[in-house]
Amino acid sequence: MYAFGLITSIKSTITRVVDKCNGWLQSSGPLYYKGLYHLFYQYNPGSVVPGNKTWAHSVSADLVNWLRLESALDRTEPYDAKGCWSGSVTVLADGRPAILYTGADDVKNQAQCIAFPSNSSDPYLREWTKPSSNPVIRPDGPGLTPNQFRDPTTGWTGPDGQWRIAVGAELDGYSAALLYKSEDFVSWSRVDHPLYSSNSSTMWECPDFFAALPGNTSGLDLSAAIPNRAKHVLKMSLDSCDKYMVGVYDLEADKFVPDNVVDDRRLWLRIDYGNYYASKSFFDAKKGRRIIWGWANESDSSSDDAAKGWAGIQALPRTIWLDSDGSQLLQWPVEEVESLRRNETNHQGIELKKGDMFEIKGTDTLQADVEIEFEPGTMDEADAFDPSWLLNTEKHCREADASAPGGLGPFGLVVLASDDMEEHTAVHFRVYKSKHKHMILMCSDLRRSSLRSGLYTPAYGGFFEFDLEKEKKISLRTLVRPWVFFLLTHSYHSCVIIRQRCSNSHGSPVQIDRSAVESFGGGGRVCIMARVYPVALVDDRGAHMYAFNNGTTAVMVSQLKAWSMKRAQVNVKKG
Ligand SMILES: OC[C@H]1O[C@@](CO)(OC[C@H]2O[C@H](O[C@]3(CO)O[C@H](CO)[C@@H](O)[C@@H]3O)[C@H](O)[C@@H](O)[C@@H]2O)[C@@H](O)[C@@H]1O
Repeated sequence: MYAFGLITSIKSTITRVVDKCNGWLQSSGPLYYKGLYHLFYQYNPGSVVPGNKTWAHSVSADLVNWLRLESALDRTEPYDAKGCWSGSVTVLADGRPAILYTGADDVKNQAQCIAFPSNSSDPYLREWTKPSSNPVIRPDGPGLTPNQFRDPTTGWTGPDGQWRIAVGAELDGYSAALLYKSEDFVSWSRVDHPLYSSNSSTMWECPDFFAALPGNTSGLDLSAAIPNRAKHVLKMSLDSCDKYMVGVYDLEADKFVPDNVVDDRRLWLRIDYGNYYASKSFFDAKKGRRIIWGWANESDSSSDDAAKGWAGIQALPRTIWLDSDGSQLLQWPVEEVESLRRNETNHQGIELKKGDMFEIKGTDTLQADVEIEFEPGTMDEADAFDPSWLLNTEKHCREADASAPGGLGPFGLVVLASDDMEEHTAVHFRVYKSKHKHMILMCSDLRRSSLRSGLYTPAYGGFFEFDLEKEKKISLRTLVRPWVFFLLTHSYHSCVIIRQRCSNSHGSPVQIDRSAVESFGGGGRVCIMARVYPVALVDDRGAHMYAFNNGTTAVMVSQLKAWSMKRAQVNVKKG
């Protein structure tokens, strides 16, 4: 058995070049319009710290390769003097898109503002106009706090044909998705009750509200008629993560009613159990699916961000749908990502006994997409599940370490491993017996992901309930990904996306970045986005990648496929 090494030495060998400070980003509103995907994102020009937000704008024909355009919204008016903050885009009945965003004034009081394309026949939507009617929604009415009132959702229409949106707010000190109505999308009035509120938390940021049909991977367009058996999902960003509730939209009461009201918000379902925040979803009319897109901030120090000249990346866009019993969301990277796959490696029937490691060779381990199916020989040895673990899954992942044998698991994948395993990231499962089915723990353990000190390196984790007797196999997909959706700023545009061996204008190497490990367990039941900053691999000797089992029970890898990934073109500037 390979003992996963503890960090014994601290090295910091990354070559850093201080260049112009570029930007800090986070998604605002994705959209499909006239054959192009648009991503608008929170962007601080000239600095890598939050502040002075504008709406930067990139477009893509395939969700993989991106072109950066001029910014869509800048801080030009008194009502958005301190920032054009998050919001969303809605395609109106006449086909025109409208941006609703939060304007923060000079004291950071917030109001919702609107903008329309100056020329809506331009598929690039390059220029936007803020009408004089702004701000269109002020924090008026009982219970509101002017600096806790932001992030309007995409609009939807009710049975009366009127538009509705939700706005994240603190209402009487608690969290709420406030409900507003409008005939024309410009004049809004507050409905006397929120879409939903909860006294289990304070301010919800970036609410998202959408409908989905259980067991159907197709998405629903909220502006169209919603079938009766559809469920609704309310997503909110709080506690540094994106959580959600599944329920029904009571049209008569104009309220969201969750299927289960859980008082302890530590137990709320999560979109992602790692570094993932402020996600927004949209209906992709091209392929009839719903796509959710989130942002991952740096776990690196802000001085390193300044040295790199950028901070924050987009996670992969993910197709999102409800499982067949309508109880939880499932997610999978959009199929377009697979167009980057090269050199498939394929193995079947690998038995992993306790302590075995199988090295995956023939793949660019620094830029890879791996899919594995693990099939336990027997489930008899699975340890008993303790529901109290759900309250702190990170703590449980720290205790249930990849090298600590359990009855069934840990088994999984080790990526970005140095020759001596001093540096590596382990993504793994443990199977527990619960009252009914099995409870599967998935961890993405970053504690040994870098030999550098001062990084945030937690052991992320999430549980999912699984009928292992029926399904037999547990799947894992992990993308080791320095290559896509880092939204480059203008001064690095010539480096395309991967800054590996990329030079700045002085010809010096820019920091090598292998900073994302994004994993999908149990067919997308638990997703974990992680930022890693390995240093042992800096001289490009490559990294190792292994499938492993450290549990007492043998597991069969019934299928293992791995691909090297081609570089995407991201934020190449349009000439
Ligand atoms: O960004 C400017 C500046 O404002 C501060 C608060 O005074 O941050 C504003 C909020 O920023 C974050 O909120 C979200 C979601 O991440 O980001 C958008 C703004 O970019 C906003 O619309 C969203 O709610 C943050 O999570 C909140 O806690 C902040 O209040 C300050 O931190 C920044 O320097």
